[in-house]
Amino acid sequence: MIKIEDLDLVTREKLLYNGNAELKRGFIYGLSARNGSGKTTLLRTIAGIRSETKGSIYYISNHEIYSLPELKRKLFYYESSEWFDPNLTGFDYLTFIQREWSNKNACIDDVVDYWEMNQYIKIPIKTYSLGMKQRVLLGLYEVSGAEYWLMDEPTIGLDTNSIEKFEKLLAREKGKNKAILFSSHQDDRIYKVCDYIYELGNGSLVMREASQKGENR
Ligand SMILES: Nc1ncnc2c1ncn2[C@@H]1O[C@H](COP(=O)(O)OP(=O)(O)OP(=O)(O)O)[C@@H](O)[C@H]1O
Repeated sequence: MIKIEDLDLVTREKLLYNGNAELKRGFIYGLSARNGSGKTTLLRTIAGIRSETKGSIYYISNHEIYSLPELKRKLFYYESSEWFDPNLTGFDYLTFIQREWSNKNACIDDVVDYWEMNQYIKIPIKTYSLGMKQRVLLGLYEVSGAEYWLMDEPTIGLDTNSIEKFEKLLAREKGKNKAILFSSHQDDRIYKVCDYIYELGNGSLVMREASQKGENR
């Protein structure tokens, strides 16, 4: 599992004091907060692409403790479709991530079929709509094969059909013992797929069972 202890999050303002959290494999976690509360900042910090001066984030496996850099390739975070180079194709990204994450089990064709991307996956991303890019982004998580998925507003730009596919994907990956933490806007109905929800706000990070508010039913 990933464990977060006594973490402060500071940007222009202090977003979190002494935050504690755990991400266990086989569970889906939502991250809920008002705009500007620090969801993206927290995800970036867990992913290790920004650091904090106070607090620790580490990974425990078989009673051994590992630091975040050692977690490399076990975790996948691709924040936004804005990160894509518009001159490359979706297929370029899928093959690159599969290779870099050394996931020989991933079948890119299956991912392309699942997200109905056959018509466009080999043309440049600059021709894609937001929903088309977002489906590529979700496909990257699958081809990475990573155990821990951190996702920032994964349903952005998706139509109803794709949101249903996303829900099915989460259920499937949970069954494969993945740990998934994703953010969305507050009270989004997508939280119904979660086991637990972390609520970030007013400097604290509080976990509750998703069923407490009617989700996950
Ligand atoms: N690099 C930075 N430098 C200065 N301030 C930053 C930086 N990154 C984020 N912030 C500030 O930190 C706060 C939290 O930003 P963040 O993007 O994490 O919020 P969020 O909860 O993801 O927001 P949203 O729901 O709108 O996506 C905001 O006030 C933002 O302006």
